[in-house]
Order: sequence, then C-alpha cells, then structure tokens
Amino acid sequence: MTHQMEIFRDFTFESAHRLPNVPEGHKCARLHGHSYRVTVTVGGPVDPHHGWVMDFGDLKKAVQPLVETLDHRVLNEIEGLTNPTSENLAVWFWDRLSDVVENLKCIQIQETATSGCRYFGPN
Ligand SMILES: Nc1nc2c(c(=O)[nH]1)N=C([C@H](O)[C@H](O)COP(=O)(O)OP(=O)(O)OP(=O)(O)O)CN2
Ligand SMILES: [Zn+2]
Repeated sequence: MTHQMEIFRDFTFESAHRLPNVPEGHKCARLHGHSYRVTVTVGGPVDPHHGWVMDFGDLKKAVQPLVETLDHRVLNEIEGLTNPTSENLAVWFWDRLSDVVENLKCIQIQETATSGCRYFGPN
C-alpha cells in the first residue's frame, strides 16, 4: 500500500511593489510594501524507506534562490513581474519551479494576513 500525501514549505520575503494596471486613484498604484509568504506544495507517495514524499531540505534548495531574487526588491523591476499581483507572482514561481520540483501541486501567495491566492498550474 502506498500513502499519497502533500507536503508543503513556507518561505517569507519582504518586497515593495506598485500595481500599474489598477483604476485611477487606486491606492495600490502607489509604491508600498508587503511581508509576503509563499507556500509551495508537492504531492506524491510516501517513499516507504525514507518515510517522506521528498526531503524538505531539497524543496528549500529549489525555492530559496527564487525567494532571494525577490527579497528587499521592488518587484516591478524583476524580469517577468512588471505587474506584480499575487496571481502573477504565483505564476512566476510556478514557471521557475515546475521543471525542477517533481509533482509540484500548488503555489500559494499571501500578500497580507488576510489576502492571497493559490495556483494549481496551467490547464
Ligand atoms: N486579486 C488581487 N487583488 C489585489 C491584489 C492582488 O495581488 N490580487 N493586490 C492588491 C494590493 O497589492 C494591496 O496592497 C493589497 O490589497 P488589500 O488587501 O485591499 O489592502 P489592505 O491590506 O490595505 O486591506 P484593507 O482591507 O484595505 O485594509 C490589491 N488587490
Ligand atoms: Zn500591494
């Protein structure tokens, strides 16, 4: 019997952004910052010998360089993030991780304690 599971790891970074395509007068057109949290979820069977889906450490090795690319930056200046909404940030992470992290299931971005998005990949 195999046990199907999802594992996840949280990463945080502090970045500034502005949203260029919001309606006139929208507060998010102004430069402002967030303490972002990205949660990366991977699915698969629990390997019976190791007792894990994958090593959390290997997941960190894949994601941390991307987080460092964004930390203490203005997101609009990062390639591929000219309109850095949570949704576009989730796609940005997915596009850079899906080839290196097997069975990537979800990228969750939290901009604030109460707002965020979950991306399950292209269809
Ligand atoms: N679907 C999305 N909507 C909004 C995004 C987004 O990425 N996707 N982003 C923003 C802004 O970045 C804004 O900084 C966050 O918006 P909001 O949660 O409305 O702001 P507050 O935390 O200040 O919430 P209040 O309830 O107004 O205090 C906007 N929308
Ligand atoms: Zn914002």
